[in-house]
Amino acid sequence: MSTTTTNDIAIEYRDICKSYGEKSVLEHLNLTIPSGEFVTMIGSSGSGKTTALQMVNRLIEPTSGTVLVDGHDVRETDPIRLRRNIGYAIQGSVLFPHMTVEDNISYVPNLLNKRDHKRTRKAVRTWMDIVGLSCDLLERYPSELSGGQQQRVGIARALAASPDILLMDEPFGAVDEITRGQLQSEIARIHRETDITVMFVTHDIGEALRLGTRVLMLDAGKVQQYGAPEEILARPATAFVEQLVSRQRHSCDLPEDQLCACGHSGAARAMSALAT
Ligand SMILES: Nc1ncnc2c1ncn2[C@@H]1O[C@H](COP(=O)(O)OP(=O)(O)OP(=O)(O)O)[C@@H](O)[C@H]1O
Repeated sequence: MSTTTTNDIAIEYRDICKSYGEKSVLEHLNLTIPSGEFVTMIGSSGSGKTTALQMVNRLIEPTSGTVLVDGHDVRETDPIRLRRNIGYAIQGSVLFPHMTVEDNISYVPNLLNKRDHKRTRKAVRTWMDIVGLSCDLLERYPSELSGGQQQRVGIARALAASPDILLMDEPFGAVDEITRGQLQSEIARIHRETDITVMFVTHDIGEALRLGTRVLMLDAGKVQQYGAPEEILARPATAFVEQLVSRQRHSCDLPEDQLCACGHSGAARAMSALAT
């Protein structure tokens, strides 16, 4: 295995290109994600967000370039081993329909802790609590849960193996506004309380700016900007970013003269509006 990066870098994309047939989807993507960051990814539809995300757990292979996880080239890591250390949550329910909530959440921990089922049972209850689910639901099947409950079980399952990295692809896209707000708060808290590295795809600029410690803006397979939310609000690097951000400013209802053309004060006001 190659170990060319420091341990402080959780994920690195080195000159990644991806094409499907003639269609180029990612062009020379270079990106470094330090451990413990919460990177939100936003961009136009078809800009390559899911493609980039799924290269981390090898659901998609690049056409050229290298993805490193914890300093190791993912191509040289056994995919099953790699995925056990990377939680993956996507929009809608991806639960095993024939398994109870408890069996769904304990599936990977049971593989890892073959002998210690008692420890796993305890861990499952802790994760239910963390994602805001009552233990009364443990014996239910996914079809007996609401969409929001299914989504929470999916997140508990992604987290239950205590992964170092959590990949989330529009995880809150299919739930109502209130549940979405609750799930956003919960994932932000989990991130604050653990040293997990999160990559989170969203179409919602407010969500991207609110949750991300860094925001990655993609358009047509190219990075438009990668930086802290305050920086993106204060200094949009391209017309594409400016357009996305100005929509957010309008939804925060901030007067134009207090916005980021004049620098930080507008950005700070937009951030505080997002936090409320
Ligand atoms: N297996 C595939 N075969 C051919 N084309 C594909 C395949 N997977 C994705 N694409 C195309 O690659 C482009 C990027 O897809 P991707 O899902 O990464 O974009 P995205 O930014 O996540 O999009 P969205 O925001 O709409 O979910 C799209 O044009 C898509 O149609």
